[in-house]
Amino acid sequence: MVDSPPHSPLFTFGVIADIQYADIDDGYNYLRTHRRYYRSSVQLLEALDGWSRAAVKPGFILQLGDLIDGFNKPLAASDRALETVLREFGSGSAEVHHVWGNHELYNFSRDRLWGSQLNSAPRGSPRGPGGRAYAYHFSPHPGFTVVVVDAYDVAVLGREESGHEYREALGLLRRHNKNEDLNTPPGTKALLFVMFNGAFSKNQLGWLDSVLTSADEKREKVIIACHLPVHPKAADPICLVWNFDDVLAVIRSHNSVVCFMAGHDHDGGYYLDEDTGVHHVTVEGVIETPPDSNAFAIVSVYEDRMELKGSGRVADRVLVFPQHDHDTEKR
Ligand SMILES: Nc1ncnc2c1ncn2[C@@H]1O[C@H](COP(=O)(O)OP(=O)(O)O)[C@@H](O)[C@H]1O
Repeated sequence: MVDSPPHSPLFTFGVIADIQYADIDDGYNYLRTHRRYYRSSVQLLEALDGWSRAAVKPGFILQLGDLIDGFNKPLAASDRALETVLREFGSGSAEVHHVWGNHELYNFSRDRLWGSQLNSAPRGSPRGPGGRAYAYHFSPHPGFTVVVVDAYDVAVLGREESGHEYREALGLLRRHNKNEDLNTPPGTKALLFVMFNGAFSKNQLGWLDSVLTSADEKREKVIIACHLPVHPKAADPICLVWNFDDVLAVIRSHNSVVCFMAGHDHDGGYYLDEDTGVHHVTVEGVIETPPDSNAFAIVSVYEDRMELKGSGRVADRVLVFPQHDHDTEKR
């Protein structure tokens, strides 16, 4: 009897979030509920080993933001820390797509980020939507598009205090958050309106809408990568994009999106939006992962699903793609 060949994925990719490396002793999060392993977080890039041992090597890695910790900034260690982590990434062969998180903006100006290795948009491409958002898309395989989006397009973080972008973001934040310390969440509603979050501008929403329209027309499947989650059931609400509902409305008006991947909430999270069939995956943060554990995943993509194989704190999941009318017509 001839064995049938194992069913191979179309392609695979690696995912990792919130490494937040700093060469400092362990500490805690703001509420002192979770230990943070700043120094050993870089060792957890043994993810690279896991990825290289995979039967089908990942075509790319999605680094979901907060690569180095904000504590590097006052220590004047930002460049050194970034080099340390990027050196680790450099030892792997897959290209890395970097998402920008709040800690990128604690360490570097946006201008610096645009000119750094953390800008993984295709070389020479102009700045993203509105000439200001770090957002781009690429096709890892025919029929699939990955969209990297910028949750800090409208934000106080990363904007010059003298500029109109800063004033626009501060005005929005103050309308929803009356606290003097804008990192302190407002009352029970609008918890997400804190300085360490941000929003999508109208320009970026319009751009996302047009990318998804084109993907719909080509019947492609789209994976969106963002630092901040957008579904209130996929993460602690304090972690969401300020205008998460606008982003969800754009996603819901298209058939092409199959998965939204985010970081920021170090406890991770998952929710299947029943209305659309879109999987919202929030990946557990490396920074709050003890050195004897791990937090990364390899995702194998098939025609009808993605199989996420987690390591350490990241759970395995089978993410079946939503079925739309045109899918059944095709068959
Ligand atoms: N509940 C809170 N009240 C006030 N400040 C907070 C609160 N949570 C976080 N912060 C502050 O906001 C900033 C970002 O919080 P942090 O937990 O460090 O974010 P991250 O999870 O991205 O590392 C830090 O300066 C932190 O001290």
